[in-house]
Amino acid sequence: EGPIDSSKTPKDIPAEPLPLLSEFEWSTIDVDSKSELDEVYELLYQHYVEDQDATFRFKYSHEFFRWALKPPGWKKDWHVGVRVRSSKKLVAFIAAVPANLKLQITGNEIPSVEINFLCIHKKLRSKRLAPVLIQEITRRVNRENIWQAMYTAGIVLPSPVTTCRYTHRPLNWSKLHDVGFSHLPSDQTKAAMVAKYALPNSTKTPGLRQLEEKDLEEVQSLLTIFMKKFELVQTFTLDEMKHWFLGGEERASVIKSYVVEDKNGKITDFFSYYLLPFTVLENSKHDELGVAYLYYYATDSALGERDVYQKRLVNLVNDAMVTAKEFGVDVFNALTCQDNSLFIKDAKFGLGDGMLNYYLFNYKVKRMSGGINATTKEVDTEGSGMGVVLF
Ligand SMILES: Cc1c(C(=O)c2nccn2C)oc2cccc(OCCCNCc3cccnc3)c12
Repeated sequence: EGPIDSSKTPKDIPAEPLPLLSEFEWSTIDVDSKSELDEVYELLYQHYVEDQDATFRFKYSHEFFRWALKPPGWKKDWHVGVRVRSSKKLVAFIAAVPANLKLQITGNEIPSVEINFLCIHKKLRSKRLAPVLIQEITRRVNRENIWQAMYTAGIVLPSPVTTCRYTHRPLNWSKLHDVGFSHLPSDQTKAAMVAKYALPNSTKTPGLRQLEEKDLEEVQSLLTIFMKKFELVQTFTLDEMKHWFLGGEERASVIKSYVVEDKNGKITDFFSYYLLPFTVLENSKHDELGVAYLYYYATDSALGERDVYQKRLVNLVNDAMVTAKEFGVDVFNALTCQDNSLFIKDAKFGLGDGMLNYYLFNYKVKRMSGGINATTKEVDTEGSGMGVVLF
């Protein structure tokens, strides 16, 4: 394992942006500007692909973008837009945010960025703009002496580090059925499906409460110990813990984090999820779908008996979903990364048809498990090697 090309330094990198077709111009986006965020929202709302049958569109909020795009160490220069020179219309976007990755096997820390939100106006597809956007953001990141990047994509590109599968746990089955996301099996009644997915109104784990700033150091060490079981992980400074799990200075409401405090005042478990609703297109009964995505979690039960650990995970994710109901979540999403494959079945997650490939740019690493059987694509209950959760 290791960097593929480690020969360059920032001064070898051009100071000027890459050439663009003359009708376009580069435009760095100021995410602190409401009007510029509106433009990014509009572009992604109309042209960001995630759902094949175009029934749903991500319903970003300004708060979501500020949370996702402004973690500690963020750079304005890494929020890259392309405008039509004449009309100034925003027609493409790509973003990078700093992330510390670590290969557990070698202990190698990999200062990286996570690339996200690559979006090109539908009318400008197959103009070879995507490679130019990727090369330009690479240039801007290299100028800051960072040479590795992680990104995910539904499409298969050369050598994914791993492949994970979408899974979904209905919280409001009848609404998911109304919008055409969940289907009624021929041998079931609607009442039976609603009953199958019913959850208690209150959480079960004693000592469960929302994460507070005073918990951050303890959660940081719980998370660090827990993540030793994965091959590729993200490490967090305290500032990054505060941003990603408490929503940073503005306490973004898109991230929800909880801890379990035992009777001796010790934090034994932690979980988090982020909220990113969908707009439902062309539906008479509903125009929005509440969606939660499982984010990072940790439990000290991972060090003990496997079946105790597995039951703990099921209880934690069930409690996570009970808390998510109060935020209007209709479906709770998880990938098969981390040890999610240990709870997916018992917590009644269904396998989706979406697959997510993880890629590492300029770093050679052997392929790792994505929590699914490579041939059957079924969930394998051995967990995965992928400890990193990208949005
Ligand atoms: C997307 C997504 C969906 C859906 O498309 C979906 N769920 C319910 C109905 N639908 C149509 O289901 C998932 C399950 C696991 C992980 C996921 O996504 C993992 C990657 C997250 N990308 C979301 C994102 C975050 C930040 C910026 N842009 C996109 C998803």
